[in-house]
Amino acid sequence: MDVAIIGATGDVGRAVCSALIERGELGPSSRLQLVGRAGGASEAAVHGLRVDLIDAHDEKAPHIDVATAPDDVVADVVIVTAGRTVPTNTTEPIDRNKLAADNRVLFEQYADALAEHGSGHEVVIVVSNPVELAVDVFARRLGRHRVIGMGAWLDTLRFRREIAATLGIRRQRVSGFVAGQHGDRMVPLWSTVRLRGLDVAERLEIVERLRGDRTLASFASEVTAAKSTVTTQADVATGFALVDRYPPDLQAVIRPYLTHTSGAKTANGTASATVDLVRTVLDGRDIVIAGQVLLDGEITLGGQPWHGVLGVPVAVGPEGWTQVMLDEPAHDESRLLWEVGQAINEAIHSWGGGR
Ligand SMILES: NC(=O)c1ccc[n+]([C@@H]2O[C@H](COP(=O)([O-])OP(=O)(O)OC[C@H]3O[C@@H](n4cnc5c(N)ncnc54)[C@H](O)[C@@H]3O)[C@@H](O)[C@H]2O)c1
Repeated sequence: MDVAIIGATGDVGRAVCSALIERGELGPSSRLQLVGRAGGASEAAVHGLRVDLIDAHDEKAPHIDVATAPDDVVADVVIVTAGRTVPTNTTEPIDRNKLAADNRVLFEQYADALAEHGSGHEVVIVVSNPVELAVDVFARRLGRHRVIGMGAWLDTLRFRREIAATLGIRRQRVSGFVAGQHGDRMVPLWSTVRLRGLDVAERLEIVERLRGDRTLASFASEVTAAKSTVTTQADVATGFALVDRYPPDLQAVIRPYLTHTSGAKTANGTASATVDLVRTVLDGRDIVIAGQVLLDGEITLGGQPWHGVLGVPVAVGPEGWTQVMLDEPAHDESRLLWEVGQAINEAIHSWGGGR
């Protein structure tokens, strides 16, 4: 199997390259294509990165080559990590409009090139933000089922980890999904949480204890308040200590936010979740993950079949995602999913997507 990484020399792109090789997802018979931008700093840096990766991994490394034009991207799995990111040195609200305006052209260039020159079978995993816009652009050109945004999977892994850490158990014992929009407007699906080894009554009792007396109706305002609290502490260490006091769904939003604004960014966690997704695609079996996908009536929200990009649990296999795996969300979950879905559709429309 061959993998291409668009934006390979960026922080996330580099971390994905290393994780793919170190975790053995791409052996010596596979090909890794590093894609940079002609005329940009990455045009030269992709060549250097190629040599550095071979230097580091030697006999373990796949065949590595470089491309600097969208038309030259060729792979079974294409990972999109290129583009501008949210600045790390600000605690101002994220300007997603600016991010969208900057990155839309890039998304369109690569999606158009893949539609014209690709094999017609590539699976595209989107990391770049706004992930919902990128999924919309690629899905409308390549086909909905071949395009998956990894933001909801990253949010899901964070949610599971926060639950596990609060209970003092390993993350592998926790399942359950996060849906909605990547980041602040994620929708933690508490109704899907399962704890291996516990019966229904035990699990319900623990979930109730973890959530406290809250529903998702207050989630958005809790996120805003928590962000403001942790970023106005005297130092980052105090901010991180405060995060530990929040319930797991809030921790899953606030901890990565503080990590990004600390200047460290979240490249390693993002890369690890991305490589999980690549492994799922290469594995050949259908496995349920969460991802941002372009829906065409697969779920009902607000009494209507839903159309538009939304993070949901999906079964993923070698051809991309096959079906949505969300049976009966709780009332507050459907309500928030509907609100978030509306907001995403409006944003994508205003950014020139949706067609
Ligand atoms: N989905 C997530 O969970 C998540 C997490 C972290 C970052 N991100 C997103 O991933 C993207 C990259 O983040 P980063 O921190 O690695 O940024 P970065 O600035 O370190 O890297 C971006 C890379 O994209 C390259 N690039 C720009 N235009 C290009 C083009 N036309 N063709 C090829 N390469 C091009 C740049 O040269 C640079 O190497 C951002 O959009 C960011 O918001 C997403």
